Parts: sequence; structure tokens; C-alpha cells
Amino acid sequence: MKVLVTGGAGYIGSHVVRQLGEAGHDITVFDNLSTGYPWAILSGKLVEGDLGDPEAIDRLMEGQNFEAVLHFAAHIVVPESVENPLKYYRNNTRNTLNLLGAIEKHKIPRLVFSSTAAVYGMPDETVISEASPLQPINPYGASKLMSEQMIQDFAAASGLNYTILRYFNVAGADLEGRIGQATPEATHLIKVACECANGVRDGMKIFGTDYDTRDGTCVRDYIHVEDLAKAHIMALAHMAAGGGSNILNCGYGTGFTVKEVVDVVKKLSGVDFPVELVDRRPGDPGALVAANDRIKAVLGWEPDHAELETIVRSALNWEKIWQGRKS
Ligand SMILES: NC(=O)c1ccc[n+]([C@@H]2O[C@H](COP(=O)([O-])OP(=O)(O)OC[C@H]3O[C@@H](n4cnc5c(N)ncnc54)[C@H](O)[C@@H]3O)[C@@H](O)[C@H]2O)c1
Ligand SMILES: O=c1ccn([C@@H]2O[C@H](COP(=O)(O)OP(=O)(O)O[C@H]3O[C@H](CO)[C@H](O)[C@H](O)[C@H]3O)[C@@H](O)[C@H]2O)c(=O)[nH]1
Repeated sequence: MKVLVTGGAGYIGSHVVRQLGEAGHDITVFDNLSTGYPWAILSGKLVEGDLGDPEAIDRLMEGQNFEAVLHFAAHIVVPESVENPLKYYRNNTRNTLNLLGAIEKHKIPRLVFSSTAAVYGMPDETVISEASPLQPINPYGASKLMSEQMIQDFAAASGLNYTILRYFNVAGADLEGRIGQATPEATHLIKVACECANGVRDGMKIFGTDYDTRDGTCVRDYIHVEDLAKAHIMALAHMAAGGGSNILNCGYGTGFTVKEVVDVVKKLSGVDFPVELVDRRPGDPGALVAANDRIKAVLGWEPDHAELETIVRSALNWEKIWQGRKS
């Protein structure tokens, strides 16, 4: 298929681009390189540009006859969205609207959209299904939920075939160490802990020890980026084979506490870095774990790398490679 990938130079997009290339798709990446890197694009070509510029998107699509768009480009840091909400509504919501306008004009038939467990907010149930209430508690989650709504409304009117994938906590890296998360000043737990283990940071904080969980720290469902990438390839294949539009959780259905994750990083790295226990971080729900029956039933997706140790090992390996490359 001829596919356009927004944000394909970023962490998750680059892993999907690599798998798309291996599956034989013809790939164009559109990215402003704000947090992405040209070296991360292992297949296809890069067009540098910004989704905030509708004319640039129009030029990009003119005469190309793309058969699908995979839309990763976004801002992604929950606490930053609390401090600077308009930055998130502009890049995540308005720019998705820009993209949908171009999809309409150029009659692109399929879309895969990167959504998030943050659309669920503070769920009453620990294990969350796609039918759980949608009550985001931070602007990041709200900006993504608004995008989901626009996609569904536009699809109902136009016949656009879409797959909305709600990612839980994505972590890990390419098992061969070619690409991985390279975000400067990263805030994600596994990335931060791996930076500590590699001596990039002197230590880290655990935010909140009074949650109603087995050790008082937050529970999250960590999904290996390679398993997540596979879900995108399968979603495209499903739509191309005439499958309908879907909203699908992406997670393993198993939660780990922050302390458990930090312990695994310490154990596998052999580095006992300092950890400070501090107050809760604003906007953090206590527990988020995916019910994943729907993605298994609809796409036939099954994880290949569901052990936390596999995720952490690949993240540690990548961190070492990345720090070596930078120095
Ligand atoms: N990382 C996670 O745990 C996680 C969880 C849930 C959902 N998501 C979603 O997955 C997607 C990818 O996240 P990621 O972790 O790979 O982040 P990332 O920051 O590594 O990648 C985002 C990419 O989009 C590009 N980009 C951003 N704004 C752009 C714009 N206006 N125009 C063109 N390019 C732009 C960046 O340069 C970057 O290459 C995002 O939509 C995010 O909301 C991520
Ligand atoms: O240095 C750190 C970093 C994180 N945490 C804790 O670790 C857990 C996970 O935090 P992350 O920042 O790694 O991830 P979030 O759960 O906040 O959010 C991530 O997963 C969400 C879905 O669950 C969204 O999609 C979002 O884009 C993505 O950043 C949270 O309890 C957080 O408080 C720490 O204690 N110390």
C-alpha cells in the first residue's frame, strides 16, 4: 500500500515505519523533526514539514494517491499539557483537523490514529475496556479524545475507514538496537530509569506512594513498542481486506507498579541508582490496565514480547547504544 506516516521520525512512528518497510509498503514520512530524527527512518522517504501548515499538507498529498495515513505526530507529555494546554490543543486537535481536511480533499480512504489510554481519565475499573467512560483528566487526553470524535464524525459522513488505537504505556526498543526512544528530557518512567542505570541521570523520583495499589505506587500496562507496531500493520491489513472501522485498546492486560518497574531496571542493569519518593504528579491516575480482548478478536493480534523484563532489557540496550552514539 502507498502510505503516509505523520510523525514517522519519532519513537513509535519509526518502529512502525520499519515494520511497514519490511511488509513491503511504499512509505512517505511527514515530520517537522521537533522530537523526531531523520536517522530513525529506516524505510521510505522523509518530507520535512509541519501539520500546522495546511498548504504544506496539501502539497504533500497532491497527485500522490495515498491509500492510507498513519497519524502519529503529536505532543505527548501529560504534565506539560497541564501547564500549557493550548500547545496540546493546537498540535494534537487542530492539526488533526488540518490533516482530516486534506484527507477529505485528496480522498484518502483509510486512517490509523494514535490515541491513548489517557482518554479514560481516572477509571473506576482497573481493567479498562473500550466501552469504559471517556473522561480525560488532563489536556493531553482531552486533545486526543477530541481528535477521536472528529475522526468518527467525519468517517460517518464520508465513508473513511479508520482504526483508532488507544495505546497504554509504550516502552522498549527495536530488538536489534537500530532505533529506540531518543527524546531529549524524556519523562516516561522506563526511559528515565534506563537513563539512571546508564549514568545519564544521578537518580530519579517516584511520584506518589499513597495510591490504592499493592505497594502504593501507580500501576500501568507497559506494551513493547514492537508489539504495538505490529498492531498498526495488522490494522492496515484488516482495513484493506474490507474490515470495518474500529477503536482498539493496545496493552497486555497486566499492570506493574512504578516500584516494580524500577526494581526490574535495577536488577537487569545491576545499578542501584538513587530513588526519591515524592508527592503525586498532577494528572496521574492510580491504575490503567487494558482489556485487550477486542484487538485480539478483531485483528487476531497477539503479543510476542509481553514480559516486562524483555521490554526493560531492550530499553537498557538501546539507552547504551544511544548514549554511545551521542558522545
Ligand atoms: N509514548 C507513549 O507512551 C504514547 C502513549 C500513548 C499514545 N502515544 C501517541 O503516539 C504518538 C507517537 O508518540 P511518540 O512517543 O512516538 O512521540 P515522539 O515525540 O517520539 O513522536 C512524535 C513525532 O511527531 C513529530 N511531530 C510533532 N508535531 C508535529 C507537527 N506539527 N508536524 C509534523 N510532525 C510533528 C515529531 O517530530 C516526532 O517525530 C503520539 O500521537 C502520542 O500521543 C504515545
Ligand atoms: O520519573 C518518573 C516518571 C514517571 N513516574 C510514574 O510512572 C508512571 C508512568 O508515567 P509515564 O510518564 O511513563 O507515563 P504516563 O502513564 O503518565 O503516560 C503515558 O501513558 C499514557 C497512557 O497510559 C499516555 O498515553 C501518555 O502519552 C504516556 O506518556 C506514572 O505513575 C508516573 O507518575 C515516576 O514515578 N517517575
